[in-house]
Amino acid sequence: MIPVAEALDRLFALASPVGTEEVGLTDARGRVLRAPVTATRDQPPFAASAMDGYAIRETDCAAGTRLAVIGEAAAGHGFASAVKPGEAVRIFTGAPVPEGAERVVIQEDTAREGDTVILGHGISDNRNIRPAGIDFHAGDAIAAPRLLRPADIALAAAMNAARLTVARRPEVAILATGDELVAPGGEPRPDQIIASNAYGLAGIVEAAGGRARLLPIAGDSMASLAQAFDLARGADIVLTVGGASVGDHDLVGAAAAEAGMERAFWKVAIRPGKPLMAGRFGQALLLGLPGNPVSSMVCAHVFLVPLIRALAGLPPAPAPRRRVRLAADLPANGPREHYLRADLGADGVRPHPRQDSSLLSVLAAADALIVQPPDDPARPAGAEVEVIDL
Ligand SMILES: Nc1nc2c(c(=O)[nH]1)N[C@H]1C(S)=C(S)[C@@H](COP(=O)(O)OP(=O)(O)OC[C@H]3O[C@@H](n4cnc5c(N)ncnc54)[C@H](O)[C@@H]3O)O[C@H]1N2
Ligand code: MOO
Repeated sequence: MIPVAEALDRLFALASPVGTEEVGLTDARGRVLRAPVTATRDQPPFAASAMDGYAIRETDCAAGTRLAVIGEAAAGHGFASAVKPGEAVRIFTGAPVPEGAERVVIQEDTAREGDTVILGHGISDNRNIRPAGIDFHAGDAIAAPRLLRPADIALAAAMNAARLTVARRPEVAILATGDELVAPGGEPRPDQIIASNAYGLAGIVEAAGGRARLLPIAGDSMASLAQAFDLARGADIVLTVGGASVGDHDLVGAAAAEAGMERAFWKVAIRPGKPLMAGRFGQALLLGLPGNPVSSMVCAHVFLVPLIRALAGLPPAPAPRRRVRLAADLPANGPREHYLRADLGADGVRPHPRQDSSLLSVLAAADALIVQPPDDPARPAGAEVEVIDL
């Protein structure tokens, strides 16, 4: 058994970034930007009014001053000439501030009489003008690589980029194995169960920015597994589920080796998920998850998501953790790093009383995984622990 951090490092060592493609802005969310986006103009491109009011010269700014309103500036419709002493231009938020004007007095601080505006008392010190380039200047860039969030996409759009160079979505071929498995909606024999893992894993893959490809369920035989590995060709990651342990019918390691996998590791000090394996598999990577449903999903959060992100070109990094107070006592841990299914509440994080790795109902109800280091002593309610949000 190797520690979780070492297993992750060995995985990252196998990962090299996939190629890129261009996408439109509406397809860019959650993708990894791979080429910088550079602004082609300042934003705003002109000094812009921040308020609705009157654009005036600074020397005219005194209570009771009467100014001639000589025209109007609206967003998208600038005022063509200058504001001179004794003059004002009616102006609206987002409009270019006319030449000569040094301040916008908000309309609430004025009175209007025909073509004259009268400045009131208590005009604020705020000039209400956004200088050109206050947001960004031509030549400013969004650096790559970067996981694109909605605000990044809006920023790229503001920079006048219509298409972005992003990582191709890493393809993950998901291979569930086991003679006991029948696809959902099928007709299982009394000694069979419904295959669930691949569907949860596909959701994790897609949410992480990958593309999931579900392969047909493979039986517990070398021939069936060989055939399945054949079908996995072309994927960036071959993700097997089940058959990873030491039983007579756990053949994934042997079948993968026969199909050309060079093993990087097998067995990690993690609970759940101990029989995890990984290796190079031709042009692809193979990640072999244990079959217990919770083990497979926990290992996907801990290993697969960071791997997909690294393949997309982000700097290798483990799943983000944060510190939260315990709302209940946490028993001492054994020799494996424990990822406990837990509920988050106003009083902190509470480990679920049942932690068996077969309990999908518990995982589905959980908000977070508490990460308890190997051989950690018991922790009382109120102590801080690290969690991964689900
Ligand atoms: N003698 C030992 N036995 C086991 C050990 C060990 O160290 N020594 N480790 C245990 C641990 S820990 C785990 S985790 C499991 C994992 O074993 P496998 O990866 O070989 O998984 P399977 O035996 O194929 O399946 C385990 C369990 O999960 C069900 N399963 C499998 N695939 C799916 C699926 N796609 N959807 C839903 N459920 C699935 C399967 O029916 C089994 O019940 O090994 C322990 N044993
Ligand atoms: O590590 Mo296994 O995943 O305990 O159930």
